[in-house]
Amino acid sequence: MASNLTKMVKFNNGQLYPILGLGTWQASAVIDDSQHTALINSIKSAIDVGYRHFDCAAIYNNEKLLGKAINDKILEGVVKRDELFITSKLWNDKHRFELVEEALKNTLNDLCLSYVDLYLIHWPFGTSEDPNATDSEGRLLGSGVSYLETWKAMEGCVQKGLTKSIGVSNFNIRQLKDILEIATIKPVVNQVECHPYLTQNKLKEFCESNGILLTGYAPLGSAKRSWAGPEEDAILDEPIVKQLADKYKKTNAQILIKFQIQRGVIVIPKSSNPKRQKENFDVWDFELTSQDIDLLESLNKNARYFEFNTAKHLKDHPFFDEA
Ligand SMILES: NC(=O)C1=CN([C@@H]2O[C@H](COP(=O)(O)OP(=O)(O)OC[C@H]3O[C@@H](n4cnc5c(N)ncnc54)[C@H](OP(=O)(O)O)[C@@H]3O)[C@@H](O)[C@H]2O)C=CC1
Ligand SMILES: O=C1CO[C@H](CO)[C@@H](O)[C@@H]1O
Repeated sequence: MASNLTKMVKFNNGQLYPILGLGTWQASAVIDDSQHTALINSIKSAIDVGYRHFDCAAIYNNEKLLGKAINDKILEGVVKRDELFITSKLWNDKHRFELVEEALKNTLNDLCLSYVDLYLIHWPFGTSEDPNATDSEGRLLGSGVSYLETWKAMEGCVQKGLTKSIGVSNFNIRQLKDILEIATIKPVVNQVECHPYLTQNKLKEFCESNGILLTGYAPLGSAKRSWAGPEEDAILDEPIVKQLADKYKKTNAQILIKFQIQRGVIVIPKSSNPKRQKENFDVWDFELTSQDIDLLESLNKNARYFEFNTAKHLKDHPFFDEA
């Protein structure tokens, strides 16, 4: 089966996970009936290509459609539930202890699943339970809920069998240390932005020395999307990446994906296009040399495409006190 081609990594609790998954943010934009069908078909095509790991989130507002696609494929006998690895994430307005389990249950209801494989705190800061509430400058209102409180509720979700593993996303080293200090169940991953312009080596080293894996989001630089900055900043068009693509007769995207896999970073490129899904999955027939990896790492300029500026003022925003 195609998924056997995907290398697996082992979490600190022994759970195996495919190192390559499919991102689903904006897998469809404005939802109308035709886009419903398009999204369902694109997830089904990804399963046919061999993807077994899907990176979802409540805030992506598409978990019902993902659930439909996944469950159709299970009913058709193409995959079994235990061959799929589903990650979802808790949004910032649900950080209060009492809200966490209910938020996960809503996600499970949308996905039509009885458990997810991995559940993450999406960002370390909590925001108002009215998700649209802002101050006069358009900044999100904070909830003041500590991520330590949220973590305790996340642990309860494992104990109740609603998720197999738990982790975090967009946490910095100081915040991870805080969690590790109080955790009964350790986070298995920290999902952060990662590509050659933001290699995250320091965070990666800290995570690895504490048994936490890094998952890299926006591995293609969230390619050419409007918030990803001017075209000349697109990592997908970086000349060094192109040079390596020519050397290995692969595409720029395949080089960026293999770069992460060889560094031991779980990688979740998003594509809704069957041809590009296939391209992004076809990365098993070549190996970058350690010099190639060094060359790509030398492109690091700590540049982020994702900053979450409307929450910049909140105490637990992660990017301003990188320990
Ligand atoms: N935890 C967090 O805070 C965050 C998590 N994420 C997760 O990470 C995933 C990946 O990040 P994302 O922001 O989507 O960005 P990616 O770096 O995965 O880039 C996705 C974009 O690249 C295009 N693309 C995909 N494959 C190719 C290819 N082979 N050649 C050229 N263009 C290509 C896609 O278009 P098309 O679909 O048309 O192929 C899409 O526009 C998200 O989908 C989400 O699941 C993302 C951001 C933040
Ligand atoms: O995963 C992500 C993509 O979408 C969100 C916005 O809608 C981001 O904030 C987030 O980190």
